[in-house]
Amino acid sequence: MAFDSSGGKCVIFSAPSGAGKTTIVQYLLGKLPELAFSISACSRDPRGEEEHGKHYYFLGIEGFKQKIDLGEFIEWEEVYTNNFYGTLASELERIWGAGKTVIFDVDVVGGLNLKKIMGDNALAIFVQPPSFEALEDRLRFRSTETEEKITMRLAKAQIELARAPEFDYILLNDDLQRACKEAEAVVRTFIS
Ligand SMILES: Nc1ncnc2c1ncn2[C@@H]1O[C@H](COP(=O)(O)OP(=O)(O)OP(=O)(O)O)[C@@H](O)[C@H]1O
Ligand SMILES: Nc1nc2c(ncn2[C@@H]2O[C@H](COP(=O)(O)O)[C@@H](O)[C@H]2O)c(=O)[nH]1
Repeated sequence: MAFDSSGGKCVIFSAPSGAGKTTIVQYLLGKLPELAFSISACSRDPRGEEEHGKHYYFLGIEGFKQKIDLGEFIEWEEVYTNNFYGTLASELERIWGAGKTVIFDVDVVGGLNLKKIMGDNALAIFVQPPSFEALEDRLRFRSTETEEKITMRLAKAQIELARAPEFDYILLNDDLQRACKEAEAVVRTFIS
């Protein structure tokens, strides 16, 4: 059965890995109590301080595939080889049920899929790094990925950057403070 997208609004943040979408989403969650974060499910293990049910639902590969078979995802992607991520229908029911607007932090293909599913109830924002070099520097500076994973994420970024025009809004993340303020203004207008 197709997902009923009429239950509320949503704001989608997508970008290549390292562009800064998580940083901006966290800023907005601190500023706008009308928003609630869609906690994705994923198949990878937690990193560092990450907690199950806060940053992700860490299901492992088998648990994730079980939920695919049960039809519990609105969208899911094998974002990186053997690394699955997806949006559970139950998350939207939880957030819309509480009268809030959903905010997503998803990859570019997932963001465009959600935009299609949600129609006019969605604002899809692409976070644009100032340059490819800046993206690479940010990924390295974050120090969360191995060299192999950085290479993989940068290769994917080349393809993702070309899809920016398909989004409703392109947010340049050059100076972080400026970008956060711009994001706040755009989201405030959409949810008001
Ligand atoms: N405008 C900016 N200038 C400099 N550094 C930034 C800026 N925005 C974010 N960063 C830093 O860049 C790194 C990547 O940011 P972030 O983790 O938010 O990216 P992301 O797009 O969510 O990546 P992923 O998809 O891998 O989760 C972080 O260390 C963050 O602090
Ligand atoms: N299509 C989806 N992509 C998602 C979802 N949740 C997160 N993501 C994206 O995966 C990558 C990797 O994240 P990391 O935490 O391992 O660095 C990143 O681009 C996320 O935005 C989702 O539900 N669907």
